[in-house]
Amino acid sequence: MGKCKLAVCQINVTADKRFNINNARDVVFRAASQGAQIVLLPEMFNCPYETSLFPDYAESYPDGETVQMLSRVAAELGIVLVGGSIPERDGDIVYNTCFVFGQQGGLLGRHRKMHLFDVDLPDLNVQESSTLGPGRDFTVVDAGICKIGVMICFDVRFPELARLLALAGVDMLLIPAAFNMVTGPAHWDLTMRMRAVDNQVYVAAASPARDEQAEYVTYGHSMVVDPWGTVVAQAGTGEEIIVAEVNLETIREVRERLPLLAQRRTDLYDLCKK
Ligand SMILES: NC(=O)CC(=O)C(=O)O
Repeated sequence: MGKCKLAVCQINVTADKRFNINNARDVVFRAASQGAQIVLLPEMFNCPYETSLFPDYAESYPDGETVQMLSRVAAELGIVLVGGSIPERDGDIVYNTCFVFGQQGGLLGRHRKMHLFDVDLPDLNVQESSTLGPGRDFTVVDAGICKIGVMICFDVRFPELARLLALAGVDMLLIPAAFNMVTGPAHWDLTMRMRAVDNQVYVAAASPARDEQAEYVTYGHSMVVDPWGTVVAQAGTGEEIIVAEVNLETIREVRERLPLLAQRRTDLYDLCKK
């Protein structure tokens, strides 16, 4: 069973797309210089998190400048780069998409946010579906040393998705995310830790750094949680790289001692389908 180093990059996001792309590249270089073999970026790292802006910042695969940068940097550094998310245009539809590139710069996976963040809360109204389309596919990436399941932000609130990815054999759930000042203090740690405990996998979530002047103020506090639910690394609110060791032996040990996945009563759950 192997070990690897995972870096989670909490980065500043501005209205200047070029600045965001260059800044992300520089931060990924810094993360790799700390020994990271897998690097995770935040949700909407090249674009302010404002639904009305997504179509203007959107780009297509493979020609878009952001995806080109991600592919080049992954190859140059020989890392697996889980490229946060960006607005991706495909025909008439814009998706909230995470591109994952491998050590040679090839595309290993593409996750389009499945559950769009449409909520009306006190002090927070967001309707992602006003400018985005939902993804339809589960994303499991074979990163060589481990298997990665990708979810984007609101996806993490749907335990069914994390469970399906765990049953597909992923060792870690990597989550570009952008919780806010309403939901973050209440649910960020709780949700990330629960998905780790439920499924006995590592969970890592990357947020943009907090910008108090932004229209949508992100929570920050990017984190890595181990399969026992322990927070092994956590950022504050500013730009920061956190690095954690992922040990696949820890997954095996936790599952052996507390065999949750093996003790599921699927015979009964099947009866509940009607
Ligand atoms: N931004 C999101 O997609 C989700 C979020 O902020 C939350 O679930 O809270």
